[in-house]
Amino acid sequence: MTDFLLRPAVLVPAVALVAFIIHQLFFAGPKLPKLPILGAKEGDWFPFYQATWRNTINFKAAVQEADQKYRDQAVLMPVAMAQNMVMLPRSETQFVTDQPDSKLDMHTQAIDALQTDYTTTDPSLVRNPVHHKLITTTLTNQIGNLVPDVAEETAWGFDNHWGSPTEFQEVCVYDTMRKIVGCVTNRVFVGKPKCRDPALLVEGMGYAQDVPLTSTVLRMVWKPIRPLVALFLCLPIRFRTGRFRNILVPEIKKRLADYDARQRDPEDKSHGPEPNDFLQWTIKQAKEMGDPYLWKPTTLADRILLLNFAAIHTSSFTITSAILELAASKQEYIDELRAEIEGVLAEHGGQWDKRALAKMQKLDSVMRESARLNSFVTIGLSRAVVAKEGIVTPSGVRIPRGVTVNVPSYPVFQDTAIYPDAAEFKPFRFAEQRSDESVEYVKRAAKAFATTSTDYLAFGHGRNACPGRFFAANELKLMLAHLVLSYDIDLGGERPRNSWFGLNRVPPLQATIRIKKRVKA
Ligand code: HEM
Repeated sequence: MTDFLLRPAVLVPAVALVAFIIHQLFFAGPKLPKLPILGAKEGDWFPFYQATWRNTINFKAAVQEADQKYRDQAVLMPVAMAQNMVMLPRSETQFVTDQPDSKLDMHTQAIDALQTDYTTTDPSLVRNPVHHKLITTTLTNQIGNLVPDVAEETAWGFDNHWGSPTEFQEVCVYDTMRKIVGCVTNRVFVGKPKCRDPALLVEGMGYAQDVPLTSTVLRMVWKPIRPLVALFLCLPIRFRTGRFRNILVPEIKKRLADYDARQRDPEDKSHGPEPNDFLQWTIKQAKEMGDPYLWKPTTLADRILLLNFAAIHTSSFTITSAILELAASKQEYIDELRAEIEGVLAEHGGQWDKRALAKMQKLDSVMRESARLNSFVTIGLSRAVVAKEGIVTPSGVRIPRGVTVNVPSYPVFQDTAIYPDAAEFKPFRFAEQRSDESVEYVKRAAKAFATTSTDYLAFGHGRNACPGRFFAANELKLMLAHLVLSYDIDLGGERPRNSWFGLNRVPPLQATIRIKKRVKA
């Protein structure tokens, strides 16, 4: 008998089981508040675990049930990737936004959700994200100056990936858009010609794909053995980061040498004009902060990789959805949009600039409406409770430290009381609201694509709302405008449905449309 028990095939699982039970009893996560369990059913033997399973396999139903059945109440919302999640009612969205970082912290939650201690080669860059400051300041302030670069890269990207077919031909929207978004965005991050380097784009896009996938799997791995599993699971990310560094480091070394030379002799113009892109701003920031670690070429390359992660998928999903919506909608809408873009461009001497883009309210409305209908944000404002004593919500629920709170987003976007005919794509919904002069100006202006509110969480809301949203909004509007002016598009059938991946919604990645180079009248 003893021999049998000591056999590795019996002993190893037995030890693992005992360790698991001890862990669950004594070391497993925070103690959850006593709240209804979303997804649990009467008669369940293990309501928490059965609910976890149901919520994980049908997260859409879970989000809807949370909002409908528990409209004014907080609930536990266990899913396989996150078992310590509490869904607050939508009436508490503003409460979440208003809490200081010392109580509810976005970064602690993001570090856990993306498992960045494993999925990044240098986790300190996520824990000390000095580049965020540059997004909210320099990048946002430079949008106007960057418009010509973005317009040029957009035209190059479409010429390359959509070409100039004289007859209708099929293109895969997501696959081409992520490539165009990749080069347009990297034009602003690292400049020309690096932004067109296919290898840089492959690694940047690949990283943006690997991190959510790997972190989703890692979060399902039992915590005590996670570091070990991560060693193997994150190997592809390590190799990818290495390849990305190899591509960018020579350029970074040259930039650093030029920067130092310019500092030594500002009159020496032999190094050409200083580039105006994110890499250069990061170098300047690092030098000004005086910490040599910050200007190590690999540190700088890793920051650009992190930016690719934040920008590429989000922007590619958003523009893919907008194109599919437009292609599926009435031709009159496309004609009306074209007329606006052509009219405003003519007023601006045919040149793209920030003011011209700001005037195109129908274009802005198309993007906002498409993001409302298709946003990947299904639950918003995910924040970890970090206050030692926990927090008490307005409805009186005490939530302990270590728990993650969220609020509904998808059900709000679909709510006909807030968005009449919410299931319908009404491209000019927000443009009409903005032109209603009976409404005060501030309220009308709040209907712009990049403006967030408790009813519009596509970019989050409050202090931690997406810092790149003003840049992204301008970039994507320019891309859509270029497309509408340069191509005829046709869906040739029903718009394929979005799908749910983990906690997010994604557009149909294989969907194709028919395109033809437009012959201008
Ligand atoms: C259409 C494109 C984009 C969408 C829909 C989007 C959406 C979001 C959302 C929902 C969040 C979380 C906000 C919250 O929880 O309150 C976020 C955070 C963030 N986004 Fe974006 N984003 C986009 C483009 C970009 C771009 C282009 C950049 C960089 C230039 C960027 C950089 C970031 C960063 C750094 C954060 C984390 C902010 C923080 O930690 O405080 N995003 N984004």
